[in-house]
Amino acid sequence: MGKKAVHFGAGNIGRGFVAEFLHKSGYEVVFADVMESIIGALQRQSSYKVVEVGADGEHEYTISNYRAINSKENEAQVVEEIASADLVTCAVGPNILKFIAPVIAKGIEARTSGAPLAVIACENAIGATDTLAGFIKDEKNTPKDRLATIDQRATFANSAIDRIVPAQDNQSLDVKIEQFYDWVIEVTPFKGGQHPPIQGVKFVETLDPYIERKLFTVNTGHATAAYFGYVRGHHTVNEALDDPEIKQMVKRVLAETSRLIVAKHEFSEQEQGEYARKIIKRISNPHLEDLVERVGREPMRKLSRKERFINPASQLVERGERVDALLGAIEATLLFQNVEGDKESAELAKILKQFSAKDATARITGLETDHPLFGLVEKVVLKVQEGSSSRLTPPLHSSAEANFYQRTISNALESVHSKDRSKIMNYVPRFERVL
Ligand SMILES: NC(=O)c1ccc[n+]([C@@H]2O[C@H](COP(=O)([O-])OP(=O)(O)OC[C@H]3O[C@@H](n4cnc5c(N)ncnc54)[C@H](O)[C@@H]3O)[C@@H](O)[C@H]2O)c1
Ligand SMILES: O=P(O)(O)OC[C@@H](O)[C@@H](O)[C@H](O)[C@H](O)CO
Repeated sequence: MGKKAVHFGAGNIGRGFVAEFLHKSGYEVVFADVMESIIGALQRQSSYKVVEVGADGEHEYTISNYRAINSKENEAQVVEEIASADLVTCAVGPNILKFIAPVIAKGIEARTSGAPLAVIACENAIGATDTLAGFIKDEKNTPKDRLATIDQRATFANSAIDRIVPAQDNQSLDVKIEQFYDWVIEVTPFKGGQHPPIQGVKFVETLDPYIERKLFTVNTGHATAAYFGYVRGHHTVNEALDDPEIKQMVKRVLAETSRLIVAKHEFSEQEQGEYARKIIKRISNPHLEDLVERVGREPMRKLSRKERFINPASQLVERGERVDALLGAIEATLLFQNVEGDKESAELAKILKQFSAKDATARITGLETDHPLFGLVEKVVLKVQEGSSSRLTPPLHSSAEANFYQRTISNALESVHSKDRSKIMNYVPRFERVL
């Protein structure tokens, strides 16, 4: 029998990157998702395309040999698939792991023979598989008397996954994706190093250096560009990076996080410098049209303790380093409020309005009040609460202002002409500023 993988989350990275690698490695992929529009389309269509965009043009790859199940409506079917699968992967977002854990636990429980199921979470978070495993092993999901033997039925391995997949046209299953990729999985949890065969993946003994380098360089830089871009009315991340001040800010932020990466892990200064420069080039790719709202999504998650800003900043401060640029990026993140379709940005606005700077800092970041970073972030929070973040939101005067208004209006008109209503919503916050 061929190899089978059950993949939770048939969204951008799931359909685009994970499925491509699994397909190339000979797996049948069973997608499990709660969004009927995607599942229905995958059930109707026997293949779709992954379109890689790079400096040398576009390359297409066809994905087939998959099935799809609506996991909200057909849980029993997903359990049955997991019971006979070789691999479970997911790319649903770190906050969703707790919701997919019960069905994975049932699938693991239903396994009666064979090698342990490999479980690999492909999320932007440190220890995402550990988090998922924690939920699976919770007594609500796995009976206490079965815990001692769960390792015979499942192996849990963390991973770091890197490939930019912008928001897609919802009308099609095809996925536009950058050419670059990097997927690293820890090998140590697999007995005898017998990891699942996935072509193109780098298997390493220790994942920490790779996930920290990825999250604190790619994602810290990406988010910095997105939040400053949003504040200044830019539409996409590459447009934001065309703004020399924003580019400079991204470079300064990456200089700070690079100091941590080099000091802590075995990457040389030169290696890390090249890595950071490559990231700036990747996120400046004009062919990706990656919206600042996608990259900035869920600001509460991004401002949390183990994430891309507070985590490196806290470690740097503990080492006696300055974090001025990171504090600037945190300030820009705090301005990502009430963004259409982003519940966390509304929650952020509410917390900033309702609580004192100290309480808001604690709630948003999860930082310990006696941590040396706490007071620095509290000052930034207060500044945002007092509305004195003018350094970041310079009044858009003269030609900059005119360009901003003109672009907002012409982009919205373009969407009206192309009848793409979903895109029009992207311009609503900008109109609020225009009007
Ligand atoms: N897009 C990228 O560039 C990229 C790159 C690397 C890593 N990631 C990470 O991958 C994860 C997914 O990101 P994305 O960009 O693909 O997001 P996405 O929103 O495109 O996809 C997420 C999918 O998960 C589905 N989902 C939500 N709840 C579910 C549930 N309970 N059960 C099953 N499916 C569920 C959604 O319907 C959606 O289709 C995130 O952790 C992200 O950080 C994204
Ligand atoms: O997915 P998030 O929300 O954690 O972060 C947004 C982007 O930075 C992210 O999706 C990148 O595109 C990706 O991590 C590149 O590998």
